[in-house]
Amino acid sequence: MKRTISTDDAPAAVGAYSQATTNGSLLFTAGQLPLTTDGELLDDESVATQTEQSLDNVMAILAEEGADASDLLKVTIFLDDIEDFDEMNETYGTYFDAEPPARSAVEVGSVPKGAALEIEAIADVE
Ligand SMILES: C=C(N)C(=O)O
Repeated sequence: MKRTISTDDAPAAVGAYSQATTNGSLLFTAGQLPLTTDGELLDDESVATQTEQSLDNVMAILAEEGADASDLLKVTIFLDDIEDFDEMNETYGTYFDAEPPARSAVEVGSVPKGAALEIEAIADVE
């Protein structure tokens, strides 16, 4: 049965969506913008900082279900500009040791609220 996940440790949704949903062992996060828990968008910060904030939001949602980075199955990164790939990739790599999740990283033209990127993930939380 579907359940929605909600935590104060990740930013509130900026639209009609849940921070995450789960059904059995699979958890699906919404795309995480580089928003702080106070709702501040870090769009003027570096791509590295925006990557950290979006990933920290993903991790906070996982933590709500007692999960962590090792439980991630797939991550999708939507970039405003593919030229930001290397900077994002370097920061992203610091979050994972061995056996990182599958990942796709694509340029999408633009990301909501003028952010440099948005990150969504699927995890096994059983
Ligand atoms: C930011 C989003 N995840 C959205 O608008 O769907």
